[in-house]
Amino acid sequence: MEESVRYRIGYALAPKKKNSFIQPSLVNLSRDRGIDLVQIDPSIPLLKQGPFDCVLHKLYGDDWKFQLQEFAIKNPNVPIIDRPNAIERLHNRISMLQVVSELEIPQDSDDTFGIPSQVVVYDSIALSDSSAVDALRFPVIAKPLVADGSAKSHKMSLVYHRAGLLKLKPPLVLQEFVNHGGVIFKVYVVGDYVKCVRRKSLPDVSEEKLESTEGSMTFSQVSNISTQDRREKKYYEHLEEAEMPPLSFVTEIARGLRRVTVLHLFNFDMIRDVKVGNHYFVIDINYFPGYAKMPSYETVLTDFFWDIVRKKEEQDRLELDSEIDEDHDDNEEKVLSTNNCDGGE
Ligand SMILES: O=P(O)(O)O[C@@H]1[C@@H](OP(=O)(O)O)[C@H](OP(=O)(O)O)[C@H](O)[C@H](OP(=O)(O)O)[C@H]1OP(=O)(O)O
Ligand SMILES: Nc1ncnc2c1ncn2[C@@H]1O[C@H](COP(=O)(O)OP(=O)(O)O)[C@@H](O)[C@H]1O
Ligand SMILES: [Mg+2]
Ligand SMILES: [Mg+2]
Repeated sequence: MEESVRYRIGYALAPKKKNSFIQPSLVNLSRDRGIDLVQIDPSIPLLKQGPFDCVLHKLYGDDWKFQLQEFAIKNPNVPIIDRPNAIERLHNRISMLQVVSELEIPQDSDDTFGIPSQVVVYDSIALSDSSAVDALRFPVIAKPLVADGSAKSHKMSLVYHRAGLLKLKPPLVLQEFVNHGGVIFKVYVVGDYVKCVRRKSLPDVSEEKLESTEGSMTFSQVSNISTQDRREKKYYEHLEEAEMPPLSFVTEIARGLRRVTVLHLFNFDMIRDVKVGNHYFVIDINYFPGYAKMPSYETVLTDFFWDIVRKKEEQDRLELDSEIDEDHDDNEEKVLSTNNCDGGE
């Protein structure tokens, strides 16, 4: 009996990411579809591992980047999900949100989007310099400029007044806090697939609260609350009351971001301005987020893997066909030139 074709997807992930993403349910479903998920050891040259039909990764550093480059030169048809240069654009909170302004989406529907007003601050002198900060309305969120996945890069402060800025450590981005009803929309993108979910966020800041509060409040990864908290009835009620943004609107932004970033795997955080009601702000874009928290992640990811490996197979076949055609043309040319010689005077 003929053996069915099997595909190999190599993955290079940090231990925490491997534990959350490479669940038996995903491995088994992919295996049933003919796709084997194979762990890559980053301490061994990538070229010595494989063969792979695709390389999936969320690792950083020059050594890893170099390994990917070498691999890509030798295996130009093997998709690398995703290209390090494309991912790096998300590692700086300014270049990350610049992609939103590069979107060419006509804003003529009922719902509109943009990014909050923000300024980048590189040193402590600029923090006390009024001109840099004057353009902003308080409260503001101070976010580390670098968004490289470290715990430090998620540590933020909600700053109520100018005085609260003085103890901050640049480089950072000061971004206007937008009241959004305490609900954030996380939009997961997996190739062409788009899924929007609601998550808990920071509560609104009233005028009274702003007037009566001094200094700042630090926080980290508010939307990543524990399962225990999720079971709390109050939390669910609050979340489920929030109206979802229209799927067509969210999908259009997702497709646009995919085109501009050239990324396949990311999510973005969106909040809705409570004052306006139909204006949204994109506040964060994350590479290869926690997909295991997305409903039916196994099916979505397996379908994505399948599309990738089948596209590669198609590409390999086209190249083989054109090589055969070229050989055929070469042979015909040789026959012709031999005939010409034979037919010479
Ligand atoms: O760990 P998880 O599953 O909560 O996923 C994190 C994401 O949570 P989310 O899926 O958006 O709820 C998380 O998203 P947020 O920063 O919470 O918006 C990041 O994508 C995080 O990656 P990194 O630390 O920025 O490199 C993600 O962390 P890693 O899993 O990549 O370490
Ligand atoms: N401009 C903003 N207005 C209101 N809330 C915000 C704003 N920016 C961030 N937040 C809140 O802070 C959280 C963390 O900010 P985010 O930029 O998403 O950083 P991270 O990369 O750590 O997820 C968001 O999930 C949201 O709850
Ligand atoms: Mg976020
Ligand atoms: Mg983030």
